[in-house]
Amino acid sequence: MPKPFVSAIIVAAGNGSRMKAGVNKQYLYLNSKPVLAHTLLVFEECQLVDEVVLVIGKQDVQICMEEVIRPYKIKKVKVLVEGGATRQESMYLGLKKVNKKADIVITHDGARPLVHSNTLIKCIEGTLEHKATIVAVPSKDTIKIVDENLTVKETPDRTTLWTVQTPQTFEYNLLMRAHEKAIEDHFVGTDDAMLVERLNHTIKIIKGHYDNIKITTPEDLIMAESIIKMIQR
Ligand SMILES: Nc1ccn([C@@H]2O[C@H](COP(=O)(O)OP(=O)(O)OP(=O)(O)O)[C@@H](O)[C@H]2O)c(=O)n1
Ligand SMILES: C[C@](O)(CO)[C@H](O)COP(=O)(O)O
Repeated sequence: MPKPFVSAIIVAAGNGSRMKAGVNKQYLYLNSKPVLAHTLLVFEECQLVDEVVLVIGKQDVQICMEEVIRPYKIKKVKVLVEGGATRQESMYLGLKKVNKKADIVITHDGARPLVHSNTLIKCIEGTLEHKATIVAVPSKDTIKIVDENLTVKETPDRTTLWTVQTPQTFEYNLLMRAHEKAIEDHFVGTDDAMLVERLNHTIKIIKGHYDNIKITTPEDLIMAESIIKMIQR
């Protein structure tokens, strides 16, 4: 079988409102390198990824070019796309711009800079077999379902609960269909898999790593710095 053409879509067009940094969190420095540079370098170095479609805020084109793409000699970013109002919309705008040859798309948050390169490989290989794979880790915490008054309603069996991350990897046609159906139904989800689930398609979990954290609030940057130090030791 010929090698599939793999397009990565990295979304980095959010407001980072929970970070309260005054600058998009993807351009904050983590171990002397912008968060987004860490993320892009993992994809740059993965031989199975053919191109990266990078979705960014309109106001961030200059900072992205000057602080990330040029200094870190990122070559795989073939298209820069202006993001939308939600993560889902940003992803769809990116999806529309992937290379026509794309067989598989691998979606990722720009704000997850510590993704492991072996995770990308496992996702891509898993998608050849299952058409849809997502990275997740077993929940370490007991999770409660609560009502609007913060009264506990139910405690689901923890062995069935997994915390979902990115990357998430799909056959191109499947993900495109899932996004189009979500638009048609005015459905907005918090990850791509939710849209594919609505097509009743099976999604296979790839067990990931707890340290693939999303930089969301200020303490995440401190945690990420510590994780990098631990890895380098
Ligand atoms: N309209 C949006 C919203 C989010 N994202 C991206 O989706 C990823 C996950 O989103 P999240 O961490 O929630 O980022 P923000 O939306 O920026 O954060 P917040 O909710 O705190 O504003 C991030 O890499 C973010 O840049 C995007 O490209 N476009
Ligand atoms: C897709 C995601 O990374 C899964 O954990 C996450 O849902 C995106 O972040 P958001 O904070 O919900 O936008």
